Amino acid sequence: MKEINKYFDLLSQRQIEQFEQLEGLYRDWNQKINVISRKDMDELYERHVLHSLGIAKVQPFLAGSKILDIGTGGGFPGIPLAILFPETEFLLVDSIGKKITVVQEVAQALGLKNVKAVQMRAEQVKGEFDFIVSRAVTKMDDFTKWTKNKIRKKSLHELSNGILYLKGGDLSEELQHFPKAKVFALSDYFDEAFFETKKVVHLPLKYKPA
Ligand SMILES: C[S@@+](CC[C@H](N)C(=O)[O-])C[C@H]1O[C@@H](n2cnc3c(N)ncnc32)[C@H](O)[C@@H]1O
Repeated sequence: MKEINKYFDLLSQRQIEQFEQLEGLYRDWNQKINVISRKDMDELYERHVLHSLGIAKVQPFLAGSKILDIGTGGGFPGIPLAILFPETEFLLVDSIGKKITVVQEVAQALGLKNVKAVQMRAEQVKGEFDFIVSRAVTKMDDFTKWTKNKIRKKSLHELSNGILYLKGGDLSEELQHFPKAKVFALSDYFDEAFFETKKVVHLPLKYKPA
C-alpha cells in the first residue's frame, strides 16, 4: 500500500481504505479461484495495483467518461482504476466466468458503484468507450480487430480516445504496423525496478495499420 501513497497523494480516505482492502479481498478470493499467482500475491500493490495505475499517470480519466477493460482477469487494470476514478464508468469483461465472479465480489465488497463486470468475449461487447484498457491479453493486431468500432469518436481527454495497453519489453515488432502508437515508459513515473521495462501503449482511434 505504501507504493500507492508514494505516487498518488490526493486520495480520499475512502479511496485509501478501498486500496487497503484489496489485499485481504484478493488473498481470500485467490484461495477459492486462482486469479493472481502466489508469488505475485506478495507483490500485489507493486505488480498489480500500481502497474494498473500507470495508465492513470499517462491519462487521468474525466468524470462521466466510459472505459472498457478487455480480458480483465481478476480485475486488472480495471479495479484499481475504478477506485482512483470513482466518477468514471468502467465495464470489465473476461471470457472466463469464474474470474468475473471474483471481480464482481471484489467490486461489491469495495462498494464500487462505477464498475460493471460481465462474462463476455471482447468481440461481443456493444457500445462505445472513451478508452479501452488492457494488460496481458493479446497482441495489438488482434486487439485492434476486437476493439474496432467500440471507441467514441469525440475525444474530451488530452490524449485522443483509443487504446491504452499495458505492455512490456521491446515492442518494435509488435507495433510496426501501428505508426500512430505512442509508447510511454512507466519508469518515467515509478522508480521501482519492476517498471524498468514496463510501458503504456496509446493507440488513437484512427489506428489503421500501415
Ligand atoms: C493473462 S490474463 C490477464 C488478466 C488481467 N488483464 C491481468 O493483467 O491480470 C488474460 C485474460 O484475458 C482473457 N481473454 C482472452 N481472450 C479474451 C477475449 N477474446 N475476450 C475476453 N477475455 C479474453 C482470459 O480469459 C484471461 O483472463
